[in-house]
Amino acid sequence: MPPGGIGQGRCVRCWARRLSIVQLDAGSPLVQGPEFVKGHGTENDFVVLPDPRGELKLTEARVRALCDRRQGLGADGVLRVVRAGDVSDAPATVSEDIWFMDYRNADGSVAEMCGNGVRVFARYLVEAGLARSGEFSLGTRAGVRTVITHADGRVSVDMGPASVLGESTVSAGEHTWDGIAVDLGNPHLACVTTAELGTLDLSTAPLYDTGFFPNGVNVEFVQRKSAERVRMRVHERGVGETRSCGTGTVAATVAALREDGDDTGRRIVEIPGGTVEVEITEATSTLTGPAELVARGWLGAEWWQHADGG
Ligand SMILES: N[C@@H](CCC[C@H](N)C(=O)O)C(=O)O
Repeated sequence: MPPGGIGQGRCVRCWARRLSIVQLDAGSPLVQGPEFVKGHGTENDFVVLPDPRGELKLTEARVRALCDRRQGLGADGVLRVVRAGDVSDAPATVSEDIWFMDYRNADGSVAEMCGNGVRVFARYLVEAGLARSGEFSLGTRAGVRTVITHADGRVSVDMGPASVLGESTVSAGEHTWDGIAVDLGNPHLACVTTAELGTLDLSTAPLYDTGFFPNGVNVEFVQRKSAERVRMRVHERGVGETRSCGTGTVAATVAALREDGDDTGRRIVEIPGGTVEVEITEATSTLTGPAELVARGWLGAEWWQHADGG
């Protein structure tokens, strides 16, 4: 409210105009720090951090602070947009000048791949003018991924071969499920079940075989809905239950196809956050689904500094 109050001789529009030229003190929370974009793919949500010169110090503490849904922006993960040459653990197969998705889980851990993240990342590259819509490639820790952006906002990702590593089990509460271990750059255990998915308690991580999955695992629970459709819920490594997991939907499709006696085919996968399409061929797997950018802004410079414990 302007001094004197509305309707007491002050013009509200003049006051608003004055606000926009306010000089900010150095310690003000509104002093601009790094730019961010917020986006999601089937409600698996991400903070996108553009870092074209490879200057951002993205520590575990900063990732956790950004993803905090009460004190930060809130997200399942962070996607730093950086040239592969500026990422010390980028695979040698990714050329240095390519845009690289530096993905981090909400708990600050690094993961090799994120299927929903790649779609959001691709959409960001196009909207920011860093890539032309249509087909292009980008880098991930699982290697180069080719994407196609569609006019309706969906993005298709060539996810590479979905490699079946064997079988394992997982348990939650009294129940134990058999599952198929699938590698999509990151590890998955996809368990087909007839149990009503809504009754599963995924508030804590299911117990898995740490000998089989020494680096942790993403666990999918998959229910056949029809010949073409499955439902899935997921507990993600480094995050908890999420509304969707792109790599998880590919693993779920592999498991569902096997249940029907097939190694290849297509499935529509319904997750709590929406619907995606997955195709498995002998050579590769393809994930198609929506990617939305919802906001752009700047982190407070001081908040960013404190988020690193500074
Ligand atoms: N939500 C992602 C997977 C993100 C990484 C995963 N939590 C892991 O640690 O492997 C997806 O859409 O694939």
